[in-house]
Amino acid sequence: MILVLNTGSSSVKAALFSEGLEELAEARVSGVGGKGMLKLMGDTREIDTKSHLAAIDAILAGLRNKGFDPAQYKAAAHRVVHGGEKLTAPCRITPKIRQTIVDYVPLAPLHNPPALAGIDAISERLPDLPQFASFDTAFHAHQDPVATAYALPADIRARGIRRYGFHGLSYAGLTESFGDKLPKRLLALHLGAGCSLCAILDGRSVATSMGYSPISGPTMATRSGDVDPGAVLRLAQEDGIEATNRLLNRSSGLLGLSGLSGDMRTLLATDTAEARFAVDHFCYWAARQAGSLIAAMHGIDALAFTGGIGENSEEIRQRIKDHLTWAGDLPIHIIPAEEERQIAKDALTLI
Ligand SMILES: Nc1ncnc2c1ncn2[C@@H]1O[C@H](COP(=O)(O)OP(=O)(O)O)[C@@H](O)[C@H]1O
Ligand SMILES: CC(=O)OP(=O)(O)O
Ligand SMILES: [Mg+2]
Repeated sequence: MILVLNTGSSSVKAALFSEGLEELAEARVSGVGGKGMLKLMGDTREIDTKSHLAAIDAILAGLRNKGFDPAQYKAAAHRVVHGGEKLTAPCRITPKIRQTIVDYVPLAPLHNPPALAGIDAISERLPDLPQFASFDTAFHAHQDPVATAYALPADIRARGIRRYGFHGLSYAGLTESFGDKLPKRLLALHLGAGCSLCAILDGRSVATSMGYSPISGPTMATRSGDVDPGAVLRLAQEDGIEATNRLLNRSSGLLGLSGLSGDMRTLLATDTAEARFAVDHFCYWAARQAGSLIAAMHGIDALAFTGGIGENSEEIRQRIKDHLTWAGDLPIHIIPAEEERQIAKDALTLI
């Protein structure tokens, strides 16, 4: 069995896969840092989760109770959001690789530290278990430099200031799910809490809406998407870096626009002008970003939707498609985001 961990700032998602890639169990701890909730194969209970280590202890104990003994685990495999310029393929986590992930913390201050906490928790509790990492940036690592560079001087670019792109595990899984029926020019939209779009030409990412960080691109749940850097400079000057960081990551997007919620289902069920504006904004900007990515592929043959919104909301899919009628009558594919399965698959390939 492969234990997959997707460790976020306040949550840990875990899954167990057989070596035939059958999902055997699924667990999720939310509220890490305080009173948490453990959801494990249909059961939910409150737990104390002071740290990621405590959350992972609860998951390991819960899995053991369901008959999954850690002695049967062959490996632990982690989602690491940022692999920077060096980590562009899945790999075994050695002390050197762990250090490189540490070095990339400044690139992903919200995402890489929890992944490291997950890696360290497994080292602590199951020290003999080989550990592997899959990177959200890897699927985009072979884009043309003209697509990834910001128009900045060479010494600044040498510091790693460039577009990277994220949600690569989702896009890699989506691409593979087409098998030999993969459209030549595919525009994929990952619409969950974080939202991005990816231009997939002949199975390879050629452009994507997220850049240096997962803030850029279309309107998201609580992230702003693209904001002019001039406005960001003014906010940083007037309100400080920390407040601006919180604003752009946590209180913007659908939540900021509606003043109500970052949850699409809630907004679709709310009949106020603010909720309607937030949803209009979301659909309009997803489509505006789509136009840029369609240009990067010199056209489009099909759309693929994934993520909580992309998979479940016919209304949002239709409204985005309505903004794209100029691109012709496009086939739409709906594909479940299976990041955990992709991570397990990567680890099994390495084993
Ligand atoms: N039936 C639905 N209609 C509209 N939105 C939905 C539906 N089901 C889930 N969503 C939305 O999906 C989003 C969560 O996406 P998900 O991919 O699960 O998030 P995360 O990125 O945290 O994994 C929320 O905005 C939620 O409201
Ligand atoms: C990188 C990223 O945006 O991930 P998520 O959507 O899980 O926050
Ligand atoms: Mg997600």
